Amino acid sequence: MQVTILPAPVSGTVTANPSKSAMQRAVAAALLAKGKTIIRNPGLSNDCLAALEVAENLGAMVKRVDEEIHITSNGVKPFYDEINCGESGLGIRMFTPIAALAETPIIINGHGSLVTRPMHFFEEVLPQLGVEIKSQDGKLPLEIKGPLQAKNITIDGSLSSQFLTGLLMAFGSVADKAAITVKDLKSKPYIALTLQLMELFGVKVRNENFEVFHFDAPQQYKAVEYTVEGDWSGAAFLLVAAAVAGKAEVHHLNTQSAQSDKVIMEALEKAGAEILPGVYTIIVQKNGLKAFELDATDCPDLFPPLVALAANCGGVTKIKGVSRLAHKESDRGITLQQEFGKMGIKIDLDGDYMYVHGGTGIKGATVHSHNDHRIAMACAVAALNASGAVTIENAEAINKSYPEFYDHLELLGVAVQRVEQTV
Ligand SMILES: O=C(O)C1=C[C@@H](OP(=O)(O)O)[C@@H](O)[C@H](O)C1
Ligand SMILES: C=C(OP(=O)(O)O)C(=O)O
Repeated sequence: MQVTILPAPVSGTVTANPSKSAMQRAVAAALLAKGKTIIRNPGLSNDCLAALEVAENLGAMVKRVDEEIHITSNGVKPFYDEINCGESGLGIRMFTPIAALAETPIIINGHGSLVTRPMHFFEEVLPQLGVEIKSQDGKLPLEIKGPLQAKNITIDGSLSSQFLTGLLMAFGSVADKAAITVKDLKSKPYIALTLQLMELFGVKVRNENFEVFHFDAPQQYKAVEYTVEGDWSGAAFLLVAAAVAGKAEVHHLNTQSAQSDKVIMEALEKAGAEILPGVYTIIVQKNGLKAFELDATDCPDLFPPLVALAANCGGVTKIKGVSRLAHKESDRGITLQQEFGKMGIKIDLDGDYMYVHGGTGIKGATVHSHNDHRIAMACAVAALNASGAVTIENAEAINKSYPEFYDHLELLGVAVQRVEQTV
């Protein structure tokens, strides 16, 4: 699909989409629990749908009942010998150790951007836990054969926190007494979210400074009723849209959430946007914006909305953590540089830093998402202040995390023209 956004002021009220990070974790915990879990405000993005299908194939019964998802499970008991995690990095890295709890051999696959993302971590770690594993040179598909045994283990957390999320969730089911020691953990708040979710489902982990995670006694996941919180990662685009082009009120955002991407508030404040935070509602209004500095190492998904913000800020914005972007849905440092370059915004990449030269004027252009949802959304937000229309190719990439995104822009008064393309 091609989407064209016409420059426009924004104004209105939107309810944040459900967090895919929270939803996917809840689906995994529901699979590991015995009984019926009820998920309210469920996410239905492609990553969430993939998680639901994986849970089904690993033995859970998944039903959509009105606005809820009901997951009935008796633990991991695979129906099939293959699961497909779609394009979800979290999905594959979380469900692989969980699938390895079964004794039967399982093939783990995905598609699109996921087939090029690194999985060599599993080959280093899973054999130490009694799991046989084969990959294609550190990439998909993975062939595994458990059962995984929870043992004391030391892992490297520098590439992604998602592998640790998977190990923590799986250990929660089978650990008697064991500890996971992590070196150089990145994206720490995502682990806080994992631990929070596990505790809600009845499994406690003793966290020693995000360096050692202790399981002190056997525990069992319990089926619960759970409401998915609003997504700071998706809402960041709406809040930036308001800061650069008008005013918006976004509901269902918890400022006390464990989600890393609530750091967008700090960036907006530094840039000079007018902010009225409530407990579950954020109002942001346009103001004179200036360049800012931010360390986004632990909230890597914020780079795209931060760049859309920085493009509108007078001066050079400096953002740390760009080396964390190489293995996302696209190599995001480079794709942001290329696509914002087409709109006349210069971005320099230097080691772990990104420099965005803002306030120089955004030009109308045709850009490409690189099949990366956050690149499509960042370009759409940049379009609001462009000198002419911005056309986004492969704009349907947003479905990975935020299928409601263009509808939400329309709710804020933006004209969005959609053209379906046949290939
Ligand atoms: O656990 C999660 O829900 C996620 C963790 C982050 O990945 P890394 O840990 O690889 O930074 C983030 O980029 C991803 O979109 C979602
Ligand atoms: C990187 C992302 O997700 P994942 O790693 O789960 O595919 C993202 O949502 O931006």
